[in-house]
Amino acid sequence: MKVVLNEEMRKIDKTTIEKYGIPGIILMENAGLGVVEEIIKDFKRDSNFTIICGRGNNGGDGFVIARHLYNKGYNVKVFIVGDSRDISKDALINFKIIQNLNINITNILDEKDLLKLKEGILSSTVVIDALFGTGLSSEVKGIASEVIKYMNKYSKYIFSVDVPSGICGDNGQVCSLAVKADKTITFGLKKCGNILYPGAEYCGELILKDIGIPREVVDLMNLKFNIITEEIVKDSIPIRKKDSHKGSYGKANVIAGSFGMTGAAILTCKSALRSGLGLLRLYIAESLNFIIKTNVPEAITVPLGEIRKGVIGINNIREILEGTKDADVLTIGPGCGNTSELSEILKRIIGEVDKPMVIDADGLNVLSKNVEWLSKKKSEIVITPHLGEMSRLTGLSIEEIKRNPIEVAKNFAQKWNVITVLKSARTIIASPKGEVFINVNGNPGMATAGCGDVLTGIITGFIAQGIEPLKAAIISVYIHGLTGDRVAEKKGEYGLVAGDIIEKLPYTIKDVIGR
Ligand SMILES: NC(=O)C1=CN([C@@H]2O[C@H](COP(=O)(O)OP(=O)(O)OC[C@H]3O[C@@H](n4cnc5c(N)ncnc54)[C@H](O)[C@@H]3O)[C@@H](O)[C@H]2O)[C@@H](O)CC1
Ligand SMILES: [K+]
Repeated sequence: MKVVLNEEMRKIDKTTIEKYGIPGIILMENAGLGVVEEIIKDFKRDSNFTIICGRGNNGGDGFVIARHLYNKGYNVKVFIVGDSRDISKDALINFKIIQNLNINITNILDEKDLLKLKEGILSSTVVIDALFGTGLSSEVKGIASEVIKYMNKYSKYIFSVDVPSGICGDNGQVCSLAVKADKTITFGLKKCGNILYPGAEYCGELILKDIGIPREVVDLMNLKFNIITEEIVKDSIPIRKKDSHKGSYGKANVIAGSFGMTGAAILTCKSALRSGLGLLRLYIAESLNFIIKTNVPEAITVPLGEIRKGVIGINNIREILEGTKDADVLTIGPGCGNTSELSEILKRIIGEVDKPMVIDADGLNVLSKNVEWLSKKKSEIVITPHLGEMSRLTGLSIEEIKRNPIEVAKNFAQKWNVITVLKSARTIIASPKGEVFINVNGNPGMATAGCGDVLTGIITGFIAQGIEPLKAAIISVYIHGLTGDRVAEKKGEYGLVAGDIIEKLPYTIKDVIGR
């Protein structure tokens, strides 16, 4: 499912109006009707409505909503924030209609008008927030910010029109303050700000309404941002043939685990195997071999001589490189330790291995000191940083990344030509070609140690099975999140641990692909 930036939505509206001759006023009518359709599902005829409108087209949608609710016999009050002489073109047509209908309209120009607003809100069952949509252009200040405070403080139930006012449609950031809606009805396509946090939380329940934008217009735009859906995932996992053997499902080589961190290796290996992988080889310090063998008997281990207790060194590089010749993927990083030994190994691997690679955790920590190694890579690489790791890789603060995760992931993917999986509450996958895939499942219960290792294992397993790395990353992130949600459904979010996701993984895959 496509998702858009404000500017893209404006272009879509403009093309619809100018190229296809569908007047903006019709789109506005459809938008308003879409909201009314949702309202009447939830609220009976004795409900009272306060509709708070800005002077742009978002306010115009509000005027349409006011008219239809009034015609249906609901009690409606409209408040306009700012001078009504500045109302924009299409909105003005609808404003004049509600004037002609003698609907109760109040102007909010300054603080002295706020008392009327407070009374209006307190006497209403529902408040409709049609103050700002995709046209919000800066921080909210002055009287508008007071109006938003009043909405949040005194409303019983808020419907936001398109985007909660005060939320930036591009990145979901709060522009100093924003409306906390119970439901948001967005039009045509979901906006990034509806999906990314904190915007997603401010939306409450999000509903997408068709407003009559021709399909051709959307196709023409060549939109690059997507929400991951089950359809994308379902169609990408290959069918297992009856006449097959373990070689048919790929070989994965994994470098993970060190003294004190064998758990990361175990979780990575187990989840790779649970995702349908044929054969897994783990390169591990010899003193840790026994722990792995007893915990993941299905893994083949390659015990390596150690430099220090439980840490392998560059002296093993020949064996590691040799082993990649018949492998389909090489994964490096989980639980390896942020050591100079790993750094040396990673440098050689990036420069010499021509098989797809997954770099995670300590692999990223050592890479962050030498990102330029990526320019020497011989293969497709997937990196899976969480916000802290992305901060180290880019030199940006975590706050900066959170403010614009799509841009940060996209820029990194394009600059270094790597598939970038930026993990957070909304994991973002960016490709070197500028495509972006946003994952919307998963839950806070998954914010625990080990869940990242599980994701790395799943990606490893799917790449080994022959799925191209970008697709493998997309599928894995979705299935990982969905499995976490299924675990949380039964166990709740508090007791969820990474191992639970591994246990449930086969069932999720079975249900998603339907076999
Ligand atoms: N033809 C179209 O473009 C359509 C637009 N639609 C609606 O129109 C919205 C976009 O309309 P607009 O582009 O007119 O923009 P908005 O109505 O979202 O906002 C623009 C208005 O807000 C004011 N404003 C912006 N930032 C401000 C700030 N920080 N503080 C105070 N005032 C501020 C501007 O001066 C202007 O009056 C969409 O979100 C959607 O709800 C729908 O009606 C469908 C069709
Ligand atoms: K709004």
